[in-house]
Amino acid sequence: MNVIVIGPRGKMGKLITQAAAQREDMILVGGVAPKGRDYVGKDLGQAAMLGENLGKLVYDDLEEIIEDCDVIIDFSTRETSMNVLDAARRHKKALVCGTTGFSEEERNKFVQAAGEIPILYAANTSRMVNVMRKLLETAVRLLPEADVEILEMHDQWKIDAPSGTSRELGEAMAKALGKEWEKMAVFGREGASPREKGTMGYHSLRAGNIPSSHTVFLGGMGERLEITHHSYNWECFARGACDCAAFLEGKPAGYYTIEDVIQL
Ligand SMILES: NC(=O)C1=CN([C@@H]2O[C@H](COP(=O)(O)OP(=O)(O)OC[C@H]3O[C@@H](n4cnc5c(N)ncnc54)[C@H](OP(=O)(O)O)[C@@H]3O)[C@@H](O)[C@H]2O)C=CC1
Ligand SMILES: O=C(O)C1=N[C@H](C(=O)O)C[C@H](O)C1
Repeated sequence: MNVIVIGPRGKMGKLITQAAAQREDMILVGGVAPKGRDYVGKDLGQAAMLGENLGKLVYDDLEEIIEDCDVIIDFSTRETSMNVLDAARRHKKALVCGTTGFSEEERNKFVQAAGEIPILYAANTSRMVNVMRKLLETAVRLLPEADVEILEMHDQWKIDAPSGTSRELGEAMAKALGKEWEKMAVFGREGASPREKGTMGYHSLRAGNIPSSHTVFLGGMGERLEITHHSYNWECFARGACDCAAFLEGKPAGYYTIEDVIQL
């Protein structure tokens, strides 16, 4: 597959470029950076700090290379991802988006575009996190009375909170309970007491260079169950992003999720 990476200097973009370069089923056709960056026009391998040339360049306009690709992998920012989505739609290209922090309206644009192109959206592309989701669905079904609280920890530079993963985990648990996530979610509990039964509390911690940690607490009387995932770096997400892109090869237009790729 011919692949374009958006934001190849980003934490995820670098690792996705590296992971795609190592795969035999992928050919990188270029990267796309914001205008004005000193690495625009440079070799993609140097831009992504791989320490080697890949023989492909970084552009500051997706339009320049989009026709050469089969799939775009985009882990960037909300605004950029909306523009990438528009371009993918206009050029009928497959898209993997892992950016988080979208509004409801923005999320809907991905669903609408899936009528025209293959789109895979995943707030978390780690296999283990997807196993965690399955465990949580089972746990809340077996413990419907437990108080659910979610703590997510990330690095100091993360711009959105709560994490996209914590939202997806919460939505999966709400669905398993037969409830609406929007009616359960409470963001922070400062000043609110006592705890309202049936709510799902969200807590975000930002510090240092923590790559990603999610703990779901199921609180009972005299006991609690904690299910946690820690990543030590972002490589698991980059590998998963490439698996998602490979999955889209030859797929018809439609909205796909990580559950289609990692069938559990
Ligand atoms: N789905 C998953 O499994 C995961 C999702 N994420 C999500 O991915 C997103 C990115 O995370 P992360 O890599 O840590 O963030 P970074 O800030 O490190 O990277 C964002 C990248 O986007 C680039 N960028 C910004 N504007 C544009 C533009 N107009 N055109 C092209 N590129 C642009 C930036 O370029 P420059 O470097 O030049 O500023 C930067 O390289 C976040 O939303 C995060 O939550 C993260 C990890 C895993
Ligand atoms: O920004 C990150 O780092 C991550 N973002 C994703 C999220 O918001 O859930 C996935 C993972 O937690 C890493």
